Amino acid sequence: MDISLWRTLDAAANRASEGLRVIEDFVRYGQNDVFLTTELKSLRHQLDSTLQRFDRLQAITSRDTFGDVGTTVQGKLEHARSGWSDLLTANFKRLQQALRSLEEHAKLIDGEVAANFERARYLAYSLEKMVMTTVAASGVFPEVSIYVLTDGWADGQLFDTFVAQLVEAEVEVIQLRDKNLDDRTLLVRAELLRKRTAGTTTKMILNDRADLAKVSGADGVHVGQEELTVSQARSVLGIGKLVGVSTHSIDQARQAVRDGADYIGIGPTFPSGTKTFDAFPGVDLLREVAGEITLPGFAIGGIDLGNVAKVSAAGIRRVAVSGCVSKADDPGMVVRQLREKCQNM
Ligand SMILES: Cc1ncc(COP(=O)(O)OP(=O)(O)O)c(N)n1
Ligand SMILES: Cc1ncsc1CCOP(=O)(O)O
Ligand SMILES: [Mg+2]
Repeated sequence: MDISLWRTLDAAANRASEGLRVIEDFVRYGQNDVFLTTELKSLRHQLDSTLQRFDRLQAITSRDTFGDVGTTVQGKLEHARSGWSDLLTANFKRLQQALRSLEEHAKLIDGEVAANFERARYLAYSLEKMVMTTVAASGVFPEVSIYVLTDGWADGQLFDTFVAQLVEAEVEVIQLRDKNLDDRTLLVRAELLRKRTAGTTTKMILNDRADLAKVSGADGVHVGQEELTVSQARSVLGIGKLVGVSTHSIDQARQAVRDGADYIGIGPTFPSGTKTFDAFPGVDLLREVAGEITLPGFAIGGIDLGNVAKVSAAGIRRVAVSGCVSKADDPGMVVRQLREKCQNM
């Protein structure tokens, strides 16, 4: 084989491994994300085993760092990164470009190896989506966040009064979840909610209905395991909107990260007065998710002031509640007390 081909493969292999390491270090030490670290590690191992099909010694022998014209040709911004997003993007690009170079050059030697590099490149694209979404979403939902689900109440006035109290208490998220109202009435409630939350820090989410979320200008939609997928919901809503998904097992939580969800609901945690369930993954699931996933996760199901300490003790300090707030004489006070209890863990 031509020495220049060895030299190219050696340089591209180093570039791919280095880019991958930078990203892995970021999610491992910067984010403490076990799941993303594991996914990146598995790409690294896949890459290593493909590279082993080449004779490493031949590649290293062909190396000529001082004779590399590229070492003196540097982009203006090579030594500057404006933030984590820039840093990650630059290294994902480095990784993907190096994989493409490996793939194209490997075609001259071994089609099977070239196909392996192609698979690695596709994996790198989906890892980019997972890492970027997870890190961005962590900035959208504060580490302690209270998320309230509400139905449309008996009339618009009652609904508006309730929502106004939550916004006043600076609740992080309000989800409109009403399975009984007709679409037009639901949309009128959604518009009331939009008016109350516009220009505040409270995000507005619609349950199930990506179409109504779009029409009402909501910040996002929440979907369940049997409803629209994350990518279908996103294609209805458009970019820049939030898509949350319910998870009832660690595998579903991992899949939500792979799908690029902005947050997950985790539960049901305790028996709920709002919805009935046959099974409860409970605090064990919360602990499991908290141990490996940093995509924002909201514990849900039967949470109130009396048991929220068990949720925070499991490592989850974002909670989604309905009954304990909607039945309270002072909903805003309950929101503040829930927040305080999560903060004090
Ligand atoms: C934040 C949050 N988590 C979970 C759910 C439940 O969604 P789903 O499983 O689709 O059930 P329904 O709410 O549609 O009955 C949720 N709504 N919000
Ligand atoms: C919609 C939903 N999904 C899981 S639990 C739940 C209801 C949460 O309400 P509550 O806090 O009253 O149990
Ligand atoms: Mg649903």
